[in-house]
This record gives sequence, structure tokens and C-alpha cells, in this order.
Amino acid sequence: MNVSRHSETPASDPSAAAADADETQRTTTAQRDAPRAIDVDGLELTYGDGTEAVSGVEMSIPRGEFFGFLGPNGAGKTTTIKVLATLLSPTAGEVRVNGFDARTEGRKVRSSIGYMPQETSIDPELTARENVRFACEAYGVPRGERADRTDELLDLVDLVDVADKEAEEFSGGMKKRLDAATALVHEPPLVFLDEPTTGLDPKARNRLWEYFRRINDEGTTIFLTTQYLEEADQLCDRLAVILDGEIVIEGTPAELKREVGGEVLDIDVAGDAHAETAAIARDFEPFADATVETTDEGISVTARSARQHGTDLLVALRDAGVTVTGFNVREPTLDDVFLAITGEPLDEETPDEEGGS
Ligand SMILES: Nc1ncnc2c1ncn2[C@@H]1O[C@H](COP(=O)(O)OP(=O)(O)OP(=O)(O)O)[C@@H](O)[C@H]1O
Repeated sequence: MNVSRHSETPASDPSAAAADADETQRTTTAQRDAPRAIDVDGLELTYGDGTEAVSGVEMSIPRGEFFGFLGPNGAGKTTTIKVLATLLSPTAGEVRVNGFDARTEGRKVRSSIGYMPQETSIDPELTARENVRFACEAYGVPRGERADRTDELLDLVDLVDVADKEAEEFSGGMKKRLDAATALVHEPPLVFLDEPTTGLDPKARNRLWEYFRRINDEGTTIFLTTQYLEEADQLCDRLAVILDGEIVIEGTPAELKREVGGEVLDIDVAGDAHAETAAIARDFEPFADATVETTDEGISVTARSARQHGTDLLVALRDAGVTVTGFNVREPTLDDVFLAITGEPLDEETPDEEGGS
């Protein structure tokens, strides 16, 4: 999230305008001189067994941004996060986090970040309150501030009512919220969230979204990995997609969708005519530049002229004896972007937990 100042100075007041220009100049200089939240140059990480998990990642993330890091399983997301959080040492490359060198200033990096790992790090035998208190101690929150900070965080993640229950009784959603609270006890300016909502039901996911949005609005930089493209679309200012250890595309969600080129025509067909329908669409002259995929319901055609020639294709399908049960022309989603880049949809796990408290 980049905050820009908007002047309301009337154009007829030259001294105020000059002062404002000065102010703008100062802001720009300050922004330029302030270290970025994350600066990565040529990052490589090869594991001991020879697996090249990350090979040549470049990244520059300004303070206050809500950044999404996407990619299929095994692409290198967690490895990259672990390097940024100084849990792994890079094989090659420069990594600066909040202005500190991840190789030589690991302690400073760690005290300036929060890290919510994929697997829960809470102690199930402790209560929610004890878990947060323990995190306060671990992160060096001054003793006199711990009680207030714990109450504030439990309130923020909506666990006040169960604060004195042992965490092992919690649902998946409650555990994730407790994890989020423990990662934030020291009010870090930068937070890494590694698939924070995987397996949660939509209600629990929404609660965490609200929370992440709130801390981002208050200035916290967020580095998020997620399997849920809708989540990335809803929350992130900018996204990067990593594939086989390399970033293949980055931009705002809108920029990535524009990269797909055109609109998407979804056609639902009766019976098992999916492959036949796809073949007809591929041979359909106006869609010579189109991408045609089969879907659970029928086919999906991405083309610049999807809207203009969609009905002509429906006529051609009817003439070929295909029964069309539904159709829709829409803007591309991030799922379409993913499909276009990787050739396959991003696997999403089905939510399997009741997450509410
Ligand atoms: N400790 C390890 N030793 C050897 N190889 C590893 C290790 N951890 C991960 N890898 C491998 O490194 C590659 C990148 O893994 P990583 O966990 O970073 O991917 P990811 O994008 O986070 O995937 P996921 O979404 O499944 O967590 C994969 O091929 C993985 O099998």
C-alpha cells in the first residue's frame, strides 16, 4: 500500500503551492532514502541434497506494501520466506530486510519481522493467553507492557472469550488466529504470512483478512503466500509468481489480468461433449488466437474477441449437435492468469475446518 499525499492547495496561492512542492520534494527524498522493506538481488538457495529450490530471485518491496507471493507446490515460496526470515542462509545473492543484511545482521532482521509459518507454532498445552505471553517474552516485549499487549492482541484476533482455554481445544481457525497474534506481539513493521488461511472455512478466512487489512492500513508491510488466488486478488497491492525457483511475472492484480489478453467465455455443455466442444472452439476461425481449456462444466475460451464472437461459436456448437446448458463472458481472474502462465490451475485444498469461535 503506497500512501501518497494529495494537495488541496488552491493554484492561485503561489507561496502555499511552493511550500507544498517543497513538502512533496521532502517526501519523495525521504521515500527514496528510506530502506525498502525487502530488497533481494540474485537469490539462490540449493539444499544439501542438491535441490535447487530458488535460482535467481529478484525482489524489491517498498514499506507498507501488501505483497503476494504465488506459485504451485514446490515452486520455492517457503524456501524464499525462510531466507528472508534468516532461518536459511542463501547459497548466493544479496538479501536485505528492513535495511539489514540477512547474512550478517540476522538478529536485527529477526527483531524487525514477524513470521507466521505454515505449520502452527503455538503450544497446545498452554492457554491462548499463555501462548501470547510466551511470545511476548521470546520477542523481548518489556515486562510492564506484556499484560496490556496480550489483552490487546487477543481482542484483535477475537479470542478474548477463550483466552484461558488450552489451545488444544481450538478449531483450526482459532489456532491460525492465535498464530497470527503470536507473530505480531512486538509490533513488527514487516510480517511474513506463509499460507495463513489454508484449510480454513470462508468465515474464519474473512476474519483473518480483516485483521491483515487492518495492520496493513496501519502501515505494516505484509509478505503473503497463499494458495487462494481470490485471497491474493482481494488483499494484495502487488503479486509475484514463482515457478521452479524463478519469478516469472509480477505486477498489480489488474496488470496480471491484462497480461492474459482479452476476456473469458465459459461454456457449459451437456453430457460428455467437453473434448468435442473444445475441438470445435479451437477450429473456430475468429478464435484463432484463443486459449481453449476444458473445465468441469464444459470449456473456457480466452480471446480478445470473446464478447464479439461468443454467440457465433454458440451457433456453431448447436449446428454440430452440442447441447449448451450455459454460457458467460467475463473478465479474466487470477486463476486464468495462473493457467496461462503455468499451464495448469493452482491446486487449492478444500477448506476442512470449522474456524469460528
Ligand atoms: N529441507 C529440504 N531439503 C531438500 N529439498 C527441499 C527441502 N525443503 C524444500 N525442498 C525442496 O525445494 C523445493 C521448493 O520447496 P518449497 O517448500 O520452498 O516450495 P513451496 O513453493 O513453498 O511449496 P509448498 O507450497 O508445497 O510449501 C521443492 O522441490 C522442495 O521439495
